[in-house]
Amino acid sequence: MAITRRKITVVGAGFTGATTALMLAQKELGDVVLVDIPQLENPTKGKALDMLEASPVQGFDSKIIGTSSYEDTVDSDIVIITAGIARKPGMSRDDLVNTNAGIVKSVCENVKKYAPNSYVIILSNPVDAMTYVAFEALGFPKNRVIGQSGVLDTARYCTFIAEELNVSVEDVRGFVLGGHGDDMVPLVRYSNAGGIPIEKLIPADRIEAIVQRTRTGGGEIVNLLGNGSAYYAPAASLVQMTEAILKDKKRIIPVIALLEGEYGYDNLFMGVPAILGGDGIEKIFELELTEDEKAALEKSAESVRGVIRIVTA
Ligand SMILES: NC(=O)C1=CN([C@@H]2O[C@H](COP(=O)(O)OP(=O)(O)OC[C@H]3O[C@@H](n4cnc5c(N)ncnc54)[C@H](O)[C@@H]3O)[C@@H](O)[C@H]2O)C=CC1
Ligand SMILES: O=C([O-])CC(=O)C(=O)O
Repeated sequence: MAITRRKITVVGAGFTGATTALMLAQKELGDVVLVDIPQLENPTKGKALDMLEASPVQGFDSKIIGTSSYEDTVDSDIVIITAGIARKPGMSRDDLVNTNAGIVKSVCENVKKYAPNSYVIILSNPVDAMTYVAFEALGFPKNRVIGQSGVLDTARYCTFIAEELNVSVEDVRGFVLGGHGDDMVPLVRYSNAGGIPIEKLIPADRIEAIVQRTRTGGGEIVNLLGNGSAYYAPAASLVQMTEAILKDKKRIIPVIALLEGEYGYDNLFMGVPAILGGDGIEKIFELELTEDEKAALEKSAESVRGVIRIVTA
């Protein structure tokens, strides 16, 4: 049988969705179907056509179509959900919960119908709770329902560490644990530059400033943009996750996963380091935490629980 191209659906053709679609195509990870609501069908088609017309210049052969019909998404290998409203200055991600829960649920009903074997990556905020909503609506196994927060939060954290040390971002490693809110937990003890623990390279007060800036990194961009939230780094994060699955790369990256006992949490979606490969979330790593780290994680978990309580009320 002939080998066919992978099919990637991106739901929501706004800032994050459109940027993701272009980046996916530029990397030739598959053909891309960009979906938005019927009222925005023409602009969605227009964005997709504009991207496609960049392909001869940039030399990529992925197809990109825009649509409002889920029939076009049939049998997608990956579905990325960016549909929903974004926050503006003065709002928290949690303020989006009621509107976006309804949107994510309705999107997932279509995903379940048209792409029942897909791996689904959720971006819509508040993303830990939206991953829970998607999991409930899809009825897919837990390895196929994956939220994006940790790649982005870790990217911000590593950007700030590399800037502080004036070294290549390629040599900085670390990760962020917990929910995608202002009490997320950048794990300083597990962060290094060129293998050297950052605690040996950066004074404690500067590390604390980097941790705080990471926690409020989304808000920093929201305040600068004035009318929406970040999209370049979020799109890059979604592309890394998609690539890890489609190429079975077995990357170790933080993802929002259903916890069933890990870190002492049950029935909770939250960011944890995991292997992301051809079968989605293939393994969650459970690390030893200090009492302080445990307390910080519990604070973050309690925030996520609070938002999940709203969607389950
Ligand atoms: N988890 C994360 O790390 C991040 C999450 N986000 C979240 O991603 C979401 C999207 O952000 P942006 O793209 O900047 O917003 P945006 O407003 O530019 O785009 C959202 C798009 O979703 C569409 N949409 C709404 N309802 C829909 C439905 N039922 N079906 C299909 N499309 C629908 C809208 O028409 C719009 O085009 C927001 O909730 C934002 O908070 C954004 C960045 C990072
Ligand atoms: O801050 C927001 O609202 C969007 C987001 O999740 C991020 O950029 O981290």
